[in-house]
Amino acid sequence: MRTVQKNPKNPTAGRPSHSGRQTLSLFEPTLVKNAVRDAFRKLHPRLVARNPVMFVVWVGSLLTSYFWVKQLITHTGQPLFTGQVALWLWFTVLFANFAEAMAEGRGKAQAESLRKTKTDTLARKLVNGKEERVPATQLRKGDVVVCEAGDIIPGDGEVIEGIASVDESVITGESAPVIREAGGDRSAVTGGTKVLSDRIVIRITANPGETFIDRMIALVEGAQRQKTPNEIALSILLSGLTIIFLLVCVTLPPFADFAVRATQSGQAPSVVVLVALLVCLIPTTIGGLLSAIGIAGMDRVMQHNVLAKSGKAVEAAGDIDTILLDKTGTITLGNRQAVEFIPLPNVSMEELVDAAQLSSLADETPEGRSIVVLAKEKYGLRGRELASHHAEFVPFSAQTRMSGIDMDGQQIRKGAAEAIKRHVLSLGGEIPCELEPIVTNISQKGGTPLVVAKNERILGVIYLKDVVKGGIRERFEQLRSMGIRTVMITGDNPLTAKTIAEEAGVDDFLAEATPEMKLALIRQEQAAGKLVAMTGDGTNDAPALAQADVGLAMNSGTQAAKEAGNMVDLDSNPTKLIEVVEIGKQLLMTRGALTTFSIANDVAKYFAILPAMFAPIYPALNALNIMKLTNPESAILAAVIFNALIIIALIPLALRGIAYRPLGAAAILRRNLLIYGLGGIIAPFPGIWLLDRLLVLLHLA
Ligand SMILES: Nc1ncnc2c1ncn2[C@@H]1O[C@H](COP(=O)(O)OP(=O)(O)OP(=O)(O)O)[C@@H](O)[C@H]1O
Ligand SMILES: [K+]
Ligand SMILES: [Mg+2]
Repeated sequence: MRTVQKNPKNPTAGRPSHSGRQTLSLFEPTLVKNAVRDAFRKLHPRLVARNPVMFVVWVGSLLTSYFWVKQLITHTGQPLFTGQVALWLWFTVLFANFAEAMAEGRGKAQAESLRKTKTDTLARKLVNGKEERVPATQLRKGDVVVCEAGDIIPGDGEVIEGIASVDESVITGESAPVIREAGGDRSAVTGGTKVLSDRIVIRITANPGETFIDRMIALVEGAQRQKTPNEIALSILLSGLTIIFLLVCVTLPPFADFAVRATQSGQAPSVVVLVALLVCLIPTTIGGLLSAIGIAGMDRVMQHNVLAKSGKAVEAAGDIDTILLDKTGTITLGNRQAVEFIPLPNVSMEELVDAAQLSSLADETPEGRSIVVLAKEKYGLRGRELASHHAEFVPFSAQTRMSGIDMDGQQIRKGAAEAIKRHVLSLGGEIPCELEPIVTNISQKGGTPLVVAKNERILGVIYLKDVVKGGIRERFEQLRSMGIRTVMITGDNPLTAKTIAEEAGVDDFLAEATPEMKLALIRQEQAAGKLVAMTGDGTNDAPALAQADVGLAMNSGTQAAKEAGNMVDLDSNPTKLIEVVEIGKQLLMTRGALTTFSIANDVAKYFAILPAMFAPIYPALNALNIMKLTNPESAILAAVIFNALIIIALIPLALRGIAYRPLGAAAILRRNLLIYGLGGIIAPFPGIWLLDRLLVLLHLA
């Protein structure tokens, strides 16, 4: 399993391309070709109507086109001018469509390559203990199949027996094999991936057509894309601005008529000029790029091998205040292994090891298996046939924090110290005073002590060792500089938790946490107005993953966890959340910056068009013609052309997102206002001036 981020310094660096999955450059020729075609397809009124700002431009294009044809037929007016206005208004809509199509194109290309991974395989279905060959497409939820080295896993499922290494490169693009095993938090397997070694038994969890790859295709294709609440709010604002400017333009002619009569000079502006003015005033830049920005944000998340189930989740990631991470597997490497048995003074090593092993024989968790292995390797104890005994296995649960076995009238239990103590006391036993120092010692080393008891007698302790991941400290520091608080939650005891928390450098921790406590902690933070993100992989994480504003589930995790989260990390790297947060912030910043730019750059067009419209009536208004534009037609055309071209010019920025640096929110706002606000006001002046000269030079105005 790839647990350490390969490139923590530059999380936005492109991924290398792998078999099955490809990384496309921003303006890949095939993408551009498809997007141009789609831009025309999106001219359909039903599709344009979803974007109020662009819909106004679309109506304006129709209207000016009508006047152009009319002028051509009747030989009246200025068809050269009207025709050019119409053309550039159509371009404005097409450019906006192109931006959206470009953003969507990458997802579609990805979906295409995913479809290719869906091959028809024959599944080895288990029916009454016998193997039957059935096509994978006929498997249903609940069916049980066997997979051995070389087999393609026929459907999504959960490993219920065994352990195997699996090649998941078709979905993750990562060629290093991963371990999938029964019982633990790494039990989920995905259809289409390949078993490389050993043998596993899988219970199918998805019907054909509802598999992970099916849903992944639907997601990346954007079939389920809905506007996020932020996008809706911004659209309403933009629509409001559009309506205001529409009213301004509609009420202009009566004023102009009055002025013409009063001054006996000039003439009232034509409909074509009014439409041009309207389009220049309404926020077309952000209106045209808004949906592309959102889609590109989701796509960037996908480039990091994270599937976001909604754009809302990506946006929420940008505003996160608190991140909750579990200890085992997220902050530590996660293969908690038994390394030592420590008997209490009057207990023999044999008795402790024997009990530890018995309690673990049917324990399918990685911890349980490691105990059986240690007992066998170090103390020569073999696994035993339990069938001859009246044995009943008690599986581990996060609630009880214990597991064990009832056999031959004996209750053997192992588990967290507090849990075993409570259990022993309830049976009328005593807690030997020698226990505490052993437990404390292991905990202070960051290990997990598992106490073993036979009936009401405590026998000793198993030392489970786990190691803090390399580089994790730096990642938490990075989060701190973004103003995000990190909290480690663990089912482990407070002392172990404290040791690991200090070593890893998290801000806070919660120990002996049950699933309910995780959920309560998230609700408490949310009640205080905080946005909470959480990573997890276990079934016991599912409620918390569902409650969190951003729930990043590991692809290796259980089915329940993957269902509950609103993102799935295909690489199963919990620290990926940091990159997702960065992408979310980048998305919000890009949208904010381009909105600022859009509204600011409309100011200059005001200075271009208003003098052109009214100077013939009030020559004094020529003082406003600060760009010294040649004539009214060249001025209006230059403004309309600039208005269209700026959309094209900003597509790369919308798709790539503006560069993100971990600064405080206020500093970022100040910086962006300066660049995009001031830049937006200034940039159009030389642009429009240049276009004016060009139009005159080419005899177009
Ligand atoms: N197989 C097992 N049998 C008995 N007890 C166990 C077993 N696995 C873990 N425990 C005990 O139960 C406690 C809680 O385990 P659990 O897996 O719920 O922790 P968690 O909530 O996943 O926290 P984290 O994974 O962050 O350490 C562990 O600290 C350990 O003491
Ligand atoms: K505009
Ligand atoms: Mg766990």
